[in-house]
Amino acid sequence: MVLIDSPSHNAYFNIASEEYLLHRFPTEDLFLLYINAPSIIVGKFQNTLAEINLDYVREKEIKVVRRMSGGGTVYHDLGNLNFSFHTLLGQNDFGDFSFFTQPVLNMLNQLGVPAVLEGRNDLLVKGKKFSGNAKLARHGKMIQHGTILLDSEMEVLGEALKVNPLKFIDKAIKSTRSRVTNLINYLPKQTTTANLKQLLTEEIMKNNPEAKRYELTEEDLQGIQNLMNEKYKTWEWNYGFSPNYNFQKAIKVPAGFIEMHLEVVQGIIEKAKIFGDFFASKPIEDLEEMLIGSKHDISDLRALFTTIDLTAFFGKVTPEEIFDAFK
Ligand SMILES: Nc1ncnc2c1ncn2[C@@H]1O[C@H](COP(=O)(O)OC(=O)CCCC[C@@H]2CCSS2)[C@@H](O)[C@H]1O
Repeated sequence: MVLIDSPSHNAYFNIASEEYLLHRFPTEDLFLLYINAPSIIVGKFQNTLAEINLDYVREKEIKVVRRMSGGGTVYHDLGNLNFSFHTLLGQNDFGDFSFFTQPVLNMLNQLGVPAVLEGRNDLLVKGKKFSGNAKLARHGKMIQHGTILLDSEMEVLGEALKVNPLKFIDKAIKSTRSRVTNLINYLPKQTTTANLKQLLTEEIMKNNPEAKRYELTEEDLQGIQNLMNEKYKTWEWNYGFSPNYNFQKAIKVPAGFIEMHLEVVQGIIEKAKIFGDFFASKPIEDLEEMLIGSKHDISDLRALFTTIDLTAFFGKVTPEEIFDAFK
């Protein structure tokens, strides 16, 4: 078994490294640890915009990254440790998560924390979740990875994942929102993610005495960076890959109300219908037409709106007021 401790806190990098390492070590078991700076990690089959509090995420500069595995959306920051097993496809793969979460439970139970596996993929302590897990099979290998909340900003976690589910109609996988807790509430206050890394690695080595540490080489770093630039940093993967959806939102503006209806395919607006009680000089159908082909993305709409006189459609409004109808 190969043991890797990521040298980076960049969520794009670490999520890309999971895919890179599948190809780099096609025939070996591997155990990877990483910690991301504030970020939201979305499941492969989810509608990103439906899972995040966009205004808050933009304001706090929280990275949003889609991962290769299915399941729901989680928040990461420097107080959250991620562990990932890459094993050869075989036994233990299609049942529950217990085989791979057992080392985490062993480590915590030895520290006196009454942590348990609950349902299929959550680790809980006293009824609250501190670890979410997901898995996937690819190229003859299995990835099973999970989070460990040690000392994360719970307020930020709550705000960043706070959404209005009524805006989106889609067939995407929805997250299962839970009550969460930090393990620091059950461990000595000075416990750090570095301590957890160390203890978890020791636990893994008990069962895999032949395990060897591996440091990513220049070539690995370059390979991961390439994959990150081609895929994991792109709007097309993080947003455009979302299942098709219909979006609806009504807002009040000084001139009256605006109700936005969008049909979005691979992140692109394919159809727009705008209702309202506004009086203006140009027919709203012209604006609906102009929206077609644009990304359902605030930066792109902002650029588009610099070329359009919105008051001709809505009377007295600012672009900011109109953006609100799109998010
Ligand atoms: N960091 C973290 N750890 C545990 N639980 C979390 C976390 N962030 C949010 N949540 C809670 O889980 C639900 C979503 O639960 P849900 O079950 O829908 O999704 C998951 O658990 C997915 C886990 C993916 C793990 C990967 C491992 C490496 S990269 S990400 C969310 O609404 C919150 O209530």
